[in-house]
Order: sequence, then structure tokens, then C-alpha cells
Amino acid sequence: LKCHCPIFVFVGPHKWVEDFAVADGPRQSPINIVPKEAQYDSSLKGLKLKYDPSDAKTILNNGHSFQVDFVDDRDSSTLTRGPISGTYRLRQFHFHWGASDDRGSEHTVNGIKFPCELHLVHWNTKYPSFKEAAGQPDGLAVVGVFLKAGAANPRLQKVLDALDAIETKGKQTTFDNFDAKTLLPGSLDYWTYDGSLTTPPLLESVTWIVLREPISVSSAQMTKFRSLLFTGDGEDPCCMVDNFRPPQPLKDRVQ
Ligand SMILES: O=C(O)Cc1ccc(OCc2ccccc2)cc1
Ligand SMILES: [Zn+2]
Repeated sequence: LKCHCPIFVFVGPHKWVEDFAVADGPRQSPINIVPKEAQYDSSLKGLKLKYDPSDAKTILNNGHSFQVDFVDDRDSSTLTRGPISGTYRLRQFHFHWGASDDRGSEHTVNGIKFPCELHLVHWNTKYPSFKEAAGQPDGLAVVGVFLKAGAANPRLQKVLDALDAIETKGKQTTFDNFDAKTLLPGSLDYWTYDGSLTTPPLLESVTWIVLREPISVSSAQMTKFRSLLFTGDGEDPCCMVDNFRPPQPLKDRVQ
């Protein structure tokens, strides 16, 4: 598949500041994580993630990534404890990746980029809906998981096998009985900081919880991610790659 979309086709992060004033706000994401400078907070609790596989609903190419959407009308798939208070419901997960294995993640660790990063998006049930929560400073909690190039990861296979059905923007297909917990690493150790959506509207409503331990992904599996298109049916094909925002100024945040 030849992707020959000109660079300017994809309105990249550098343009967002013109359309979204918040793009250079005080708590923008992603950031570069420097473990030595992160403060250890012994009062922080362990993460509690309870996911019900029957909540998985559909998988969608939304034109800037693909996402698996979950039923979120009850507390069956939730994130509690860790740095947050209350109960947050799993809404969707999606990924960010590069055109080659040397880049793709949004957060970086000591400046290191991973080939891919998984985001599990949860919303605070103190608000009536996801959309309402997305506009509140404590509205969302996103668990970030780095994917490190190495052995093929069998846990990703069901997701990757579904990509053929959603190659172009707007395509969606059913995706049921999937346990998102199988995408998590063995350790739930994490860094946390207050940040934002990394895609427009860049709302500053996300408590970020980035897991320290990556999961593996093979180069062949990464090639599968890159077979998706940003473009819709009938348009000039443009490969969905490099859909990551670069790290933003830390300003006066600590992790
Ligand atoms: O995970 C991320 O990259 C942050 C992020 C979290 C949620 C998200 O949902 C899409 C969306 C949220 C609010 C309004 C419109 C669209 C979009 C991005
Ligand atoms: Zn994301």
C-alpha cells in the first residue's frame, strides 16, 4: 500500500495552538518523564482496575487513531484508588504510534520514545456523562502503557486482527468480549501528573497515570498498526502513522 499524502494534509500539533488557545496552557500533555526528578509520594495507593470483558462494544477508525469503545452506563469496568478519589468508568482505549519503531509514544522517559503508547480513557462518575466530565479538571483519568519493540504480544492479536475491517476513517465494527486487563503489564507501578487531552480540544481535564513497565510489541505487529489510513473511503490514501503529540512544557508541575 503506497501512502503518499503530503505532510501538510495532516493538520499537525504545531497548528493546534492557532485554533485552541489552551494548547499552550499550564497543564498540557504529553510530557517528558524524568524518573529521577519524580517525587515519591508514599501516600499514593495502588491502582485498582476492574474490567468486565462483556462491556467491550465496538472498534472504530476515528480518523486520528482507532479506539475500542465500552458500555459505560454502569460501574462494571472501573478505575479506583491510585492518585484519584471516587470511581472512574472505562470509556475507550486507543493507541498512538510512529511511522517507524524509533518513535510513536506521546510521553517519553528520559527523552526516550517508544514505538507505541496505549491510552485507557476513564471518566469520573461524579459527573453525569463522559462529555460533561471531559470539561472538568478532575473529569478524566487516562492510564498510559508504553509498548516496547520486542517479542510479539499475543494479547494484542485480537485488536490487530480487527483492523482490516476498519481501514478507513469512519469505519466501525463490533468488538465484543475483550478483557482490557490483558493489555496491562505485570506491575502497576506508575507516574502521575495533571495534564490534558493530547488531541483537540486539548481539554485540561486528565489525571495522567503512566505505567512504568512497558508491554511488548513486535515490528510485524507495528506494521499492522501502520496499515490503517487517516483518510476515508475513496480519498487519496494517507497512512495512519505519527499520530502522537510531542512532549509539552512542564511549567510548574511536578510528577
Ligand atoms: O488519551 C488521550 O490522548 C487523551 C484523550 C482522552 C479522551 C479523548 O476523548 C475524545 C474527546 C473528548 C472530549 C471531547 C471530544 C472528544 C481524547 C483524548
Ligand atoms: Zn491518547
